[in-house]
Amino acid sequence: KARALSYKWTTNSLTYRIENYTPDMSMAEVDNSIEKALQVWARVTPLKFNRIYSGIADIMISFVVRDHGDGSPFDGPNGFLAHAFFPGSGIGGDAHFDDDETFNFRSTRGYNLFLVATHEFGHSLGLDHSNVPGALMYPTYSYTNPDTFVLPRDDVNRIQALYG
Ligand SMILES: O=C1CC=C(NS(=O)(=O)c2ccc(-c3ccccc3)cc2)CC1=O
Ligand SMILES: [Ca+2]
Ligand SMILES: [Zn+2]
Ligand SMILES: [Zn+2]
Repeated sequence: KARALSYKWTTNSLTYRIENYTPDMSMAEVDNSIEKALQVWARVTPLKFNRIYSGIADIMISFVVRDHGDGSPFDGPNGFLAHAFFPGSGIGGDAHFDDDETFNFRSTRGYNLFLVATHEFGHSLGLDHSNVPGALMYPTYSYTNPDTFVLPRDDVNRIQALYG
């Protein structure tokens, strides 16, 4: 794992690994959703993300259900959708998605994986929730067309305050 202060990574080059897949979508759709979600943040910071296929990445991405060994068990369908850990060693930076949810690539059925992942990666990079309605880091999910998604100003300002 890269070195981190308690609230941000101290390197601009981070690794990520997709440990497993959800049956809701094709592997290519999951890969694409994750890549696009990381690019949202890479575009407005000096951060670079490199995918690895084995070993320990800074951002380990997995689809899990119920108790999965980190003291924050998921809760079945609905309720919590995902969570991610702030920068740091061990579980720091990792993002877990509740596989009892239905994630999708472009439909409005269930939750859009790209949007949820972009939100969670905000946490993986050190962002807390925003109190600005409409911000991506606002605590409640709201559907936005992924093809026309633009990172809201509040999120840009806050991530650039960390890594600008
Ligand atoms: O920090 C936390 C802890 C609790 C959470 N609740 S959640 O899993 O139901 C969740 C809610 C909203 C989102 C979300 C918000 C904005 C855009 C996309 C997803 C993601 C997960 C999500 C989260 O990231
Ligand atoms: Ca759930
Ligand atoms: Zn977890
Ligand atoms: Zn959140």
